[in-house]
Amino acid sequence: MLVNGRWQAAWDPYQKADDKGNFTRETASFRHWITPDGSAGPTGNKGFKAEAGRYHLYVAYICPWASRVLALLKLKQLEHVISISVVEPFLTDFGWSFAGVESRHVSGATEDHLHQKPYLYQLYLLAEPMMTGRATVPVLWDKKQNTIVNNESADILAMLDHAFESWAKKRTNLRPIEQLDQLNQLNEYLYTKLNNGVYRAGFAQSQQAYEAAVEDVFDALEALENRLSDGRRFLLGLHLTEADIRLFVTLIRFDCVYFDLFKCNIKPIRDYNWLSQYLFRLFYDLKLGETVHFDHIKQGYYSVKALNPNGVVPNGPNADITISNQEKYHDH
Ligand SMILES: N[C@@H](CCC(=O)N[C@@H](CS)C(=O)NCC(=O)O)C(=O)O
Repeated sequence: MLVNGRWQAAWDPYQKADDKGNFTRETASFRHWITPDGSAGPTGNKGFKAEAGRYHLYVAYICPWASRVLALLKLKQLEHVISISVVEPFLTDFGWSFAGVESRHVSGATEDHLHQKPYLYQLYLLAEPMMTGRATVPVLWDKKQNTIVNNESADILAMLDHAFESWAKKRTNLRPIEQLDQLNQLNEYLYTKLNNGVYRAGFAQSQQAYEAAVEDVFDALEALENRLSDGRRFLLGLHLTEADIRLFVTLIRFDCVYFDLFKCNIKPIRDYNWLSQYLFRLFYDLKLGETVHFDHIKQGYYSVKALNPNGVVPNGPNADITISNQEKYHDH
């Protein structure tokens, strides 16, 4: 991580733990908003007007938080408006790196298209030379002011749902006003129990912390399976909302990494009937599968030394698990 503008070599790739061994995620540091007219959003400064071609997104395909932003761009068909650079899936001694810097390369990772920097943290320093904090993905970059707009995916999801409406080739309303309270509650629940729950299980530093986390994860999966068992297409009913994107990025990583590596091994998603159907619906019908790169996901997670010191990546389960199961999928 960065401390007063300097990269610390001895940094902890699994963020922090509290005194009971619970994994704790750090908060993001850039919180400006892109708005249709450039006025200020709920946090940060004004001056970030929605314009085609002005903004750039730095992502990692391994990362669920960055992937939810990619999912949103896909759903709204906004890929022609915001350009993208993709880091390699491995965290190096200098954090995230771009293609061509380290000896390992996974197809799909790119160079830094804007500044040709080798490491992501160097972009943070361009934006804030004395920065203290973690150099995380996603990063939403403004080419005009040459700075970071925002590095919190929850903010980026909310702002991109509305700011670029005139360019979106597909209209979606992922945060419907009439369901906003319900949606915010569900988002919070998904984050605590599942999106971050799997990380709390995987990076727990005590048996007690692990058991509490894994119980949360499987309570949530059972509750969601139950919710979907009335035949609804999406979590809040007939229409897709932001909550579906948030659930998707965790479900799609579950059987291929969280089950084994994060020790969330009570039951795989493929054994949940309704959740599997739901996952296929998002993966195929809504084409979110086009944002999923199993090779980045597997190679990236299994390269985390704290969890897998020798770096061996298991062959199974099939990376194309969703594809090989497609014949089971009948949408009603
Ligand atoms: N609050 C952030 C969290 C992002 C995050 O934790 N990203 C991870 C990758 S999945 C990261 O970049 N970790 C590097 C680090 O913590 O140094 C968001 O949701 O945007």
